[in-house]
Amino acid sequence: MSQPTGACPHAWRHQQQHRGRMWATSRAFRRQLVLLRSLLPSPPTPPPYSFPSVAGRFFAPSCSSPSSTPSGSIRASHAMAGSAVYEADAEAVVRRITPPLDRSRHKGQAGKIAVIGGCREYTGAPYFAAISALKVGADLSHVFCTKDAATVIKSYSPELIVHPILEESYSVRDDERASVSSKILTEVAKWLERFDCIVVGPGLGRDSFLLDCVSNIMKHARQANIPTVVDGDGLFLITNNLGLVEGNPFAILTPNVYEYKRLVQKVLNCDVNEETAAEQLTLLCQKIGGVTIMRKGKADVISDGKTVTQVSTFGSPRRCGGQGDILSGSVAVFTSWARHFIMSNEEPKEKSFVLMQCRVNPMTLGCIAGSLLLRKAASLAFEKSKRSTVTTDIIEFLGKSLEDICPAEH
Ligand SMILES: NC(=O)C1=CN([C@@H]2O[C@H](COP(=O)(O)OP(=O)(O)OC[C@H]3O[C@@H](n4cnc5c(N)ncnc54)[C@H](O)[C@@H]3O)[C@@H](O)[C@H]2O)[C@@H](O)CC1
Ligand SMILES: Nc1ncnc2c1ncn2[C@@H]1O[C@H](COP(=O)(O)OP(=O)(O)OP(=O)(O)O)[C@@H](O)[C@H]1O
Ligand SMILES: [Mg+2]
Repeated sequence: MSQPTGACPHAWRHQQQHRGRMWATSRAFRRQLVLLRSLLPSPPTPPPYSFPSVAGRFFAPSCSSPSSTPSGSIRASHAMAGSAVYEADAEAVVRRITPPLDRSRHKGQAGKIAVIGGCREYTGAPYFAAISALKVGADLSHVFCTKDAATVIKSYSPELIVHPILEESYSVRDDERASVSSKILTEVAKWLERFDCIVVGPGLGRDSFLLDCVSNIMKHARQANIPTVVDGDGLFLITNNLGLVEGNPFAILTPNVYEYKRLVQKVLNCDVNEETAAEQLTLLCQKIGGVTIMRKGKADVISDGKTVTQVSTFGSPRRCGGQGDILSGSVAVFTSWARHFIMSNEEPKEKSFVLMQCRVNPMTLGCIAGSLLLRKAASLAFEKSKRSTVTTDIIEFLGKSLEDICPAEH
């Protein structure tokens, strides 16, 4: 195609890319995509993912359907801003990784999640994340928060196990800090290795002493290879201390628009560039050292530094606070399910290879599934409550959304 004359070549390219993005997100494009999918025998580009064969006891795909073939889970949809972005077949991912409700299973096997967050200011965020984990299907959901927040969070729900063990500066004398800090770590460490995934940050606050204690908890979780979703104030913490997640393949960062901007500025030393969005996200993951990042927004765009996938199913036009918290709790559950799914289907000697070399890692699968479920629940909640839709309404629809995709059946 020839280039128009008289204009700056870059301006022309940007205009084309802008049009491309508008087109890629339009209804007409999606309709054509569905049509193309039904016509094409296989995706135009081989999907960068393959599931291992199913031999797992607890994580066999009870809910698989014809559309959930291993190779059909992620498909090239369009090129965004110069780098290939794959639109995830998120429903197929959810079906594949959601464990069956097997009668022989015991408490804990569907997931034990912990949220580290909750302080004087914020009690809603850790509650939203932790209760969402339960509503998606985890068996146990813990919250580690400050003493002030604990009673409040307990009063929201008797389902949550709440540990009032974090401290803020105002409640600790200077000469007590070292001993209090080590007591907190000892207390959390007793529990940590039981968890399949932890979420650090919803409603954590930004108190320096508290953040120091949480840094120690993160280091401990990392040594134990526990997948860690970093959200909210957890992102504030790691943006100022990248060493906490650098080189950790089990770290999942879920920044919103502002958190992403701060991360890009800190790590790449530049501003967010929408023209090269996918490349920038990939580079960001690589610079931090192989973490998985889900950039939240109109589409949730996910990268592990190798592939870029997105979920753009429409959710709701309401942007009430707390939806990111639902997402972090959901991602934690799906990540632990994806990890078990992959691990239970391989020979023990190959487990680490499969986990680390799988071209779309379990963390990415967890992000894809969590994003879809939140969006579906938000859509159903909005249908019912319209402008008055709040986060609690969305949480109430998590169960139905999962049921619609993956029925519990028996
Ligand atoms: N009910 C609750 O308890 C809730 C607590 N939350 C917690 O609140 C804490 C703070 O999270 P926030 O997402 O509010 O984070 P920030 O404190 O970074 O942002 C606060 C708000 O300021 C604005 N802002 C921030 N940076 C900006 C910029 N560069 N340009 C323009 N506007 C900007 C945005 O509107 C943003 O939502 C986190 O711990 C989070 O988990 C939220 O999850 C919402 C719900
Ligand atoms: N412009 C948008 N259009 C459609 N969906 C969006 C848009 N922005 C965000 N979302 C959806 O809302 C979810 C939460 O994203 P959001 O940016 O609100 O997170 P957050 O600011 O961290 O939320 P929280 O208030 O819980 O901290 C995302 O997963 C995304 O699916
Ligand atoms: Mg948030």
